Amino acid sequence: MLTVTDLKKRYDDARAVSSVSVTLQPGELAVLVGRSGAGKTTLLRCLDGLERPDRGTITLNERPLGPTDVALVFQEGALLERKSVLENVLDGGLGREPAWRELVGWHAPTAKRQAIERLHAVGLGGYADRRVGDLSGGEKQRVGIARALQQEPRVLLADEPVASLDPETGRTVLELLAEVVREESLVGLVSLHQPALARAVADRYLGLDDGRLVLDASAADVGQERILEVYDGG
Ligand SMILES: Nc1ncnc2c1ncn2[C@@H]1O[C@H](COP(=O)(O)OP(=O)(O)OP(=O)(O)O)[C@@H](O)[C@H]1O
Repeated sequence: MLTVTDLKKRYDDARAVSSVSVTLQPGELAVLVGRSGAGKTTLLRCLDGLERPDRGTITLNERPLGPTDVALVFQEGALLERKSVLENVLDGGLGREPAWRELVGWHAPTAKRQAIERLHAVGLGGYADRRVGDLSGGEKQRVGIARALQQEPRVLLADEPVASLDPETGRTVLELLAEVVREESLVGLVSLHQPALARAVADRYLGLDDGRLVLDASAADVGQERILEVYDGG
């Protein structure tokens, strides 16, 4: 269980996240909604440790959330285009391997086996040796997901992971994210701009407006109108 208590983050004179408290359960995909500037990215960055909150605590099963607990899937995958699919996935696990391995580019055989299994799990079996730069947007995002899973996180975050994809490809990628969250019992939190896609995969909705949490409800209990209201700011 991920527990955020009274989280606050300001940038100079801008209030980005204001007194957010929320509990997220493993095996559930929560979708973060809110208009542009509502604080979604800032909340995700605080959870990933990329930003230091001004106030508040973040715990996983009652212990402070650590950097190795969390993996973040970036909008464009943040992959190295010239490297192979397998190398990109293996890079996801580097945080858990000794630094010299990174320097000489040597990965443990077990890490390679796991990376190949993960590629199969995201529907990219047989893609290991392909150059990432030659893949489609949807395939790159699948590599991004496999790379995040290689970190063996307990918490999987994604900031607008399908923004650059067409709706159908975006939906397939999101369904994959939801599936890994459920199957691996991860805490999943994804920010999305498209209400229709959000509806297709959300177990739960969190809504931000001007940094405040204005919606926290199970997807079954919240109607489309309320979600559209939060997207519009409110
Ligand atoms: N590095 C920064 N320096 C100063 N202000 C920032 C910084 N990052 C975000 N902000 C401000 O904090 C507020 C929240 O921004 P944030 O990016 O978290 O919103 P968002 O909901 O993710 O928006 P979008 O949907 O457009 O990505 C905004 O007012 C933004 O201008």
